[in-house]
Amino acid sequence: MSFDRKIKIAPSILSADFANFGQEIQAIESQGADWVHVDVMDGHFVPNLTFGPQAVKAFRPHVKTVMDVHLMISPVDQYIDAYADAGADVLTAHIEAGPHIHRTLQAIRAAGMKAGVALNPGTPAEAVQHLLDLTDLICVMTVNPGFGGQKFIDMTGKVRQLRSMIGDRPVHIEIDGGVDPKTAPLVAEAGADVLVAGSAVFRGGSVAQPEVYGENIKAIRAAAEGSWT
Ligand SMILES: O=C(CO)[C@@H](O)[C@H](O)COP(=O)(O)O
Repeated sequence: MSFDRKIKIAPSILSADFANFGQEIQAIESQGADWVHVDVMDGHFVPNLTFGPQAVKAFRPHVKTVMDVHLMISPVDQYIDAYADAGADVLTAHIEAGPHIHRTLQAIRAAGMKAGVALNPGTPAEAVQHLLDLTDLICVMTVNPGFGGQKFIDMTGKVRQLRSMIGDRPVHIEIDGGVDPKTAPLVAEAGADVLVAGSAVFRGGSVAQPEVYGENIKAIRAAAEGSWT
């Protein structure tokens, strides 16, 4: 997985047809998705439950791009090897999930994955100051985590601050929550390069009508790139 700062659209399969993940993943990738975003929720750190490592392992053979796994679970460390075995390319843990995010990021890299750290809307950019050299991706939550389809919370100031803190390090800034063609330019202009979108990609489409996914992805990308400098 090489580093670049081009805009990448990462559809969240939280908005896909849960009875049909293999075909849904193939459909979004054939329609231009750059990464596939998998939301892991434990019913404890967030008030919703989704996939464990076995489900993620079953997605793996269908993902030809990058499998970007976002852990909304606490604790994290005892599951890192299971998600490595499941085939995650990027594994992101929340700074709020505790207890030792520094150790968690080291363990994710030691297990052979790219290490991501996610920040809830209430967590300031400064919280990652001492993690920048251990991190491949910072996920800025623009909703409180747990559910798809929520309203975008403006975090552009935080994104700008992070981009300046990152300097020339090869660190992605990912935005997660409420990304659509209206909000994508705001975060792209502020310095984000990975845009997670669930409802705005899957809305109106299906595996029988994958071209709708393609139009939705294209609209988000065009909006984001229009403001890219
Ligand atoms: O992690 C989460 C929610 O906790 C996200 O990945 C959402 O699934 C994004 O969904 P939309 O806001 O784009 O519908």
